Amino acid sequence: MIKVAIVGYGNIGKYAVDALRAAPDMELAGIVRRPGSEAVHGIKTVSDVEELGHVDAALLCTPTRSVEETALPLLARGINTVDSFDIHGDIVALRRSLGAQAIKHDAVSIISAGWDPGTDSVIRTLMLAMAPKGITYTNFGPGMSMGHSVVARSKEGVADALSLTIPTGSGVHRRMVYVVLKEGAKFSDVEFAIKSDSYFSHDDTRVLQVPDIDVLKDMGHGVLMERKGVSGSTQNQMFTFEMRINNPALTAQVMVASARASMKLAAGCYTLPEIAPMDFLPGDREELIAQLV
Ligand SMILES: NC(=O)C1=CN([C@@H]2O[C@H](COP(=O)(O)OP(=O)(O)OC[C@H]3O[C@@H](n4cnc5c(N)ncnc54)[C@H](OP(=O)(O)O)[C@@H]3O)[C@@H](O)[C@H]2O)C=CC1
Ligand SMILES: N[C@@H](CCCC(=O)C(=O)O)C(=O)O
Repeated sequence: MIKVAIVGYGNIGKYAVDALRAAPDMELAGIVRRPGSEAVHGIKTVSDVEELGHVDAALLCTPTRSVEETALPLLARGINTVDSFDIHGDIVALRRSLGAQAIKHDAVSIISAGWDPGTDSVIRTLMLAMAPKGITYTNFGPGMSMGHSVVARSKEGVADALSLTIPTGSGVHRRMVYVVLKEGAKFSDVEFAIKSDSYFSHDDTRVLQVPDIDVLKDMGHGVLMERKGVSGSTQNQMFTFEMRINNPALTAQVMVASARASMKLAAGCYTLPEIAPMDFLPGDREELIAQLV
């Protein structure tokens, strides 16, 4: 059995427990939480992964901006790491950093193992192979972006936040950010902090103050990817991929599958398009080929 630790018991972390329990070849070693966080009922809860004994892989269900600092010490212990880092422009740099550490300590790091970046990245890669010339539009939502909501929540003066992604067509999005303010916080300061953050600054972002987030929260999301292009000299090849999902549940499932894949890879750092799809699956390779190919 593959022994897996969950680091961070937030939205993704909670769904990761569910996905791990459903995996036939994995065992939840425990949950690593920040000091001062309460124990999770029925699951070994620690503040340092060392307290869990042997761990093969750790799912980093932490904020994207804390992934690198969280992954480096785990890789130094020879523990494989899986994260859902989603700052697209920084993925190459993260891959270099965690790749050097993984190789140094004979470990594997799989980064950006969510759905976007993640499984959508695999599909975009295949669409490009199928029609090398052309344009792909990735249209998210409407739905809750966990990453954008995490960033909005992190701003000073914000008690809670929800960021909805609204597709406006051809890969362009509007961000609708709902915030509950802490006592004494100034809305204009919060609005400026959110709109100037690089998660939001490139999009049409609207910030609205509300009394309560829970009454608005629906962690559903989705994507519509469309490519129109050319195979060889044949024009007008059109591909569509669409899904409507529970965002954290799918992210957690992809991370669990990636932990499985990490046990089959040579030391280093990988994004999902670099990994053989069958590495994500349990079971005998030839049986999978007979079933899927
Ligand atoms: N690639 C993709 O497709 C996707 C990527 N994501 C990424 O997943 C990340 C996590 O999302 P989500 O689970 O909703 O986030 P949450 O805020 O719900 O959970 C994050 C957890 O990490 C722990 N943590 C560690 N350090 C910090 C810190 N500095 N500040 C706050 N929490 C910290 C906390 O757990 P504890 O209290 O137990 O320590 C916290 O509950 C997002 O940043 C997002 O970018 C999400 C969805 C899809
Ligand atoms: N990384 C996203 C998942 C993809 C959707 C997205 O990027 C968006 O809604 O902006 C998230 O954190 O929820």
